[in-house]
Amino acid sequence: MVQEGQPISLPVDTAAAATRRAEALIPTPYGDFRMIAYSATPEDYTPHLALVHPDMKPDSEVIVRIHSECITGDLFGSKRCDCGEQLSRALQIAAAKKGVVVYLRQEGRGIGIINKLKAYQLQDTGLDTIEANEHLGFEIDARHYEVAQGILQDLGVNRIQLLTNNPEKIDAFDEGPITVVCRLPIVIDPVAENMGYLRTKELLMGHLFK
Ligand SMILES: Nc1nc2c(ncn2[C@@H]2O[C@H](COP(=O)(O)OP(=O)(O)OP(=O)(O)O)[C@@H](O)[C@H]2O)c(=O)[nH]1
Ligand SMILES: [Zn+2]
Repeated sequence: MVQEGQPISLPVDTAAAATRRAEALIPTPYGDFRMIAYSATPEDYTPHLALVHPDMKPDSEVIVRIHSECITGDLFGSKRCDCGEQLSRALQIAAAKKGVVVYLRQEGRGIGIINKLKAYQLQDTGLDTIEANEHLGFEIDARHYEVAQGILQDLGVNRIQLLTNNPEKIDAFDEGPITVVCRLPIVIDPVAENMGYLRTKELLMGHLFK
């Protein structure tokens, strides 16, 4: 069991986590996608998800968004971050360009929703997003991307145009089987509530907002 303040670790067997379990066609406001669930075990309640355009061509350079779960932003539209709007934008682009959105269950940069809420509470006392993670005893960013590469391999995709502002996500592909041909920025207009968060990402975490 995870104790408060102790780093949690993501599933070690990333190859197993990229096992295809089920799929169905999902009509969204952006267009139709094939939703494919991947997990290490058949009964996993929080499998990783791939939303694949029905006419995606694996042999082409595929536009891919690797999106980290953010229940506050993605589902409830929280303005503390840019995730919700990035997800909508990514789905829009994937629908238009026959791309793929990989939805990784690494909430809170891998520390989970409970700890992310604790981090938010600390941020409300003046800490930034990095300091809050450290105060709780976590890495600044506990995410891994091997499973995303396994999912793309399962889809037969080898060359991608990656929708991200985070250079670390590109670096994560350096040693792997998938080639990132280029980065496509995914920049959302800031609002007052996420200005500080976005500034920290730009100045201290090296995110590229253009
Ligand atoms: N620990 C923590 N996680 C956060 C915070 N705000 C957002 N997140 C999580 O951060 C993840 C998104 O990471 P970001 O750093 O916003 O963006 P990114 O995915 O690295 O980069 P992009 O590809 O450009 O979106 C999601 O899992 C969110 O739940 C925060 O203040 N603390
Ligand atoms: Zn978010």
